[in-house]
Amino acid sequence: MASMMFTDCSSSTTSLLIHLNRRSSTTLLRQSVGQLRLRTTVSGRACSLSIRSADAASDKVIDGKAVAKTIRDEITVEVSRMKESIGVVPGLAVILVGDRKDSATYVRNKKKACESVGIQSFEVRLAEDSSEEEVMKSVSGFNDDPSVHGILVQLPLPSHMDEQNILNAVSIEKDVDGFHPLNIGRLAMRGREPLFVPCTPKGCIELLHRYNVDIKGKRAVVIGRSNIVGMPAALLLQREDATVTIIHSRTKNPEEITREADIIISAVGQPNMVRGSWIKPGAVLIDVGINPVEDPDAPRGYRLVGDICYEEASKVASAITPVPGGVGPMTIAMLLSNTLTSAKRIHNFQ
Ligand SMILES: NC(=O)C1=CN([C@@H]2O[C@H](COP(=O)(O)OP(=O)(O)OC[C@H]3O[C@@H](n4cnc5c(N)ncnc54)[C@H](OP(=O)(O)O)[C@@H]3O)[C@@H](O)[C@H]2O)C=CC1
Ligand SMILES: Nc1nc(=O)c2c([nH]1)NC[C@@H]1CN(c3ccc(C(=O)N[C@@H](CCC(=O)O)C(=O)O)cc3)C=[N+]21
Repeated sequence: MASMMFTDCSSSTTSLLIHLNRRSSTTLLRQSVGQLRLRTTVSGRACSLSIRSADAASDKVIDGKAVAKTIRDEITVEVSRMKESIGVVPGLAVILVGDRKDSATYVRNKKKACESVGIQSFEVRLAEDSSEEEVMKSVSGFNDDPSVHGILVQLPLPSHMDEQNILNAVSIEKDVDGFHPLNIGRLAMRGREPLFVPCTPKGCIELLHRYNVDIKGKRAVVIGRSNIVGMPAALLLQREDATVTIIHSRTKNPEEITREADIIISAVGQPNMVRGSWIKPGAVLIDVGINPVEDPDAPRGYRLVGDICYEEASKVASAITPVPGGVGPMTIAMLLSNTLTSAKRIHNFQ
């Protein structure tokens, strides 16, 4: 885990907040109300239970986990149709360098997801102190391997490696992450089509589509401008005819800009940065942020929160993705989808 933060978006909420001794009263409350949200404080000693009617809260949730499952089911059907028709099984290769725990978890989840839809997975693990040449060798091995249709180099790479060099080496036909500069360049140009669109931004737009959110002519704000999320998310929204503004770390008064937005995609990496007061009533919120915050009561000792203060924002927005269970599962579903698309293209299978 890169960093662990203590944070909380202190609530100026209209929902009923009850401060209580956690273990004694949770069960009782769970029995008496439809839906609870449990929020631990920084100290970990007390907690707040925010109680509201199940309908008001759940109506707004953009359920990425459920949509991802639907997409995986669609992919499963296509993978077996392809196997039966032409005897080809799509293959995804992942290269993991170093021993970051979060990266290892993502890679494990990707492998499980591949298995669940019938995609063959390949994996190379290299030590933190490996050389760039060793990574390059793995990349070119997979470039030449006909049973591999997608290659993913897990980021971040160790700092002694040149990320650009390595990403450039991935064959553009197998660039299922969509990080090759030629793919990004095509995404940015009118009238051009990339072979692959980066998975996380693609997953965000897919959620908007599947929840029938109008994008054309709307004001969209993307917070963050990274190569892997913010920048391609802004390009995609623009391709969908939104009017797009990008906020980054040097932007002054970001909250004034977000208050104008009909759609916000946040990819910052700052827990609970976007507060309820930043949001226009009725806006649609897509929270890409995955931030670990310490929680002694969680099984892993931490829990994940987004960039958006869910407690506050869900009261103002018309729809919002949760963390976890929002964009994360969609990223993996889009990776599987890109791998299937790649195998179909390589084998000219419709
Ligand atoms: N759900 C998913 O599938 C995925 C989730 N993530 C998560 O998304 C988040 C962002 O990831 P990533 O794009 O890789 O991160 P980066 O660190 O590469 O980029 C963060 C961006 O946020 C901007 N930023 C940082 N602080 C502020 C601030 N206070 N106000 C406004 N902008 C700010 C930075 O601005 P500047 O450019 O000026 O430095 C930068 O553009 C992380 O939490 C990550 O874990 C990432 C990938 C997939
Ligand atoms: N080459 C490359 N491609 C990536 O797409 C890529 C990467 N490198 N490096 C790291 C980021 C991060 N990322 C996530 C994927 C899934 C979840 C995910 O499934 N999250 C679950 C929670 C998982 C948990 O509980 O730990 C959720 O949000 O519900 C999160 C984050 C892909 N990334």
